[in-house]
Amino acid sequence: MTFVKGHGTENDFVLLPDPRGELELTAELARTLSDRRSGIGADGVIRVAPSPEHPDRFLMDYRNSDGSPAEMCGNGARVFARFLVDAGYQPAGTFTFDVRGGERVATVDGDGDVSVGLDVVTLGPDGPVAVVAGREHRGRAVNVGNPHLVTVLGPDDPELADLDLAEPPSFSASDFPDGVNIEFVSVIDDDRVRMRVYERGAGETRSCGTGTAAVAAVQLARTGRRVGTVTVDVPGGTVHVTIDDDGRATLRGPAVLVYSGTLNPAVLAG
Ligand SMILES: N[C@@H](CCC[C@H](N)C(=O)O)C(=O)O
Repeated sequence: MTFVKGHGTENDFVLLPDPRGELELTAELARTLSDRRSGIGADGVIRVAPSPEHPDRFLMDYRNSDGSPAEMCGNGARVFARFLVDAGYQPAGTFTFDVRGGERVATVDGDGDVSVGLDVVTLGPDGPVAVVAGREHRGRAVNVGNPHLVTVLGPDDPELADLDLAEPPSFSASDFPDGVNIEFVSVIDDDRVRMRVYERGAGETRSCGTGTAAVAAVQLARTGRRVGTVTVDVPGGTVHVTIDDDGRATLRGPAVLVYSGTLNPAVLAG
């Protein structure tokens, strides 16, 4: 069985091409492959399978590095789209693929950038709190298909780079019964912010596509807008997020495949 390793702004993924739809991406397999010492190392694993519903489409089957499934992974979707084109499954340009419970439209251009349309971004109430190193950071709940808590750092908060995210921030389970991805934001100007993220099921990562969409929606709202483009600088690069009239977000940024290899069959056997 072959695998491909890729990343989008250093949010990194193992892709498992499964053209006949024979493989089960179990939680255990995702954990094994994601391990950065005994496995390949990744923030998440993506099985590339034929769509059971649309014979002409592929399905992105995703799990976080801890084995948990997630409703959506924005950077993973961009890397998945890059793989479909580079592997010859899709011509470059704009095409549709399936995700669990929905479909996404991607555009893969020659310049290395890949765009993917996400779900409607829904702003929830202000008020949920993330606690980092004993300090409370009040934020806003945002749904991008998956749950997010966006906190914008104020003048009295530590610098973004100084936040200690080695341990998971705590949050109220009654606000987020299914867990949450937590974004910390430092504003550069109305149209550009910096972000760090602690991802549900993966820990601190170098980028999170759905997280950048959540942050963009909050930044637009903070500046009296619903629609527009926000540039989000993450530790692994830069993602551009456009939110349209319908509240749908499109991510644009680099997505690259870095190497491929062969899995030891013993790994698949468990
Ligand atoms: N890295 C992803 C998000 C992956 C899923 C997330 N950890 C969750 O559990 O919701 C992205 O690029 O969106």
